[in-house]
Amino acid sequence: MAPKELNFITGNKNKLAEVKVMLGDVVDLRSQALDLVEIQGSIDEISADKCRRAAEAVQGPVLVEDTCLCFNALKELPGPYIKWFLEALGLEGLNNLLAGFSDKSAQAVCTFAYSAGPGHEPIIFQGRTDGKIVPARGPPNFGWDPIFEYEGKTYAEMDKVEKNKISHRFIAMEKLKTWLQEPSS
Ligand SMILES: O=c1nc[nH]c2c1ncn2[C@H]1C[C@H](O)[C@@H](COP(=O)(O)OP(=O)(O)OP(=O)(O)O)O1
Ligand SMILES: [Mg+2]
Repeated sequence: MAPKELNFITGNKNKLAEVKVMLGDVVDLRSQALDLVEIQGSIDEISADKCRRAAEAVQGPVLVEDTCLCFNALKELPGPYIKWFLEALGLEGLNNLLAGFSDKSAQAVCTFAYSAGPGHEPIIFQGRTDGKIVPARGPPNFGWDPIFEYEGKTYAEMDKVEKNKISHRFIAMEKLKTWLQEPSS
């Protein structure tokens, strides 16, 4: 059954801010900042494992989110490892990874995972936005926003309202909200 309250476990303030706005008053949102261990594997495996670890850590129900940036020319890498690639290479370095390819297309993927608590299998909600990787444009406020272009504008060039209408996180959030609002049986 869908919960009335969510405890969103994330170490990322920008994610938390976007999720707060998108959820509105659908449920009460609490949050704890924990830096969870993230395994290697498929996107769904990583998100489910992160969710189980979060539920163990807080001994209760949890929501987690994992974001991937998948370059099509690189067979979807860096994907779930984008955080470490961004930290090591920066925005310019991420562009340079695609220097030898004419295909600059990429997908931003957001995966929410909810668990009712330790021992409860996580439920997954995923959203994808197609875009392309471009030299940085717009304020560098949030991760790789300046290099991900969607229909002529980078995420960083959009205001929050605009980004939140088309983003990978918005699409995943619509699925999560539908589930949260299903009448309980
Ligand atoms: O909409 C976004 N626009 C631009 N950049 C973004 C976005 N969403 C996540 N990001 C960055 C943050 C991190 O460098 C990587 C995802 O890694 P990811 O493990 O999901 O995030 P995180 O470690 O910062 O927070 P958490 O504690 O929830 O795992 O992409
Ligand atoms: Mg993380």
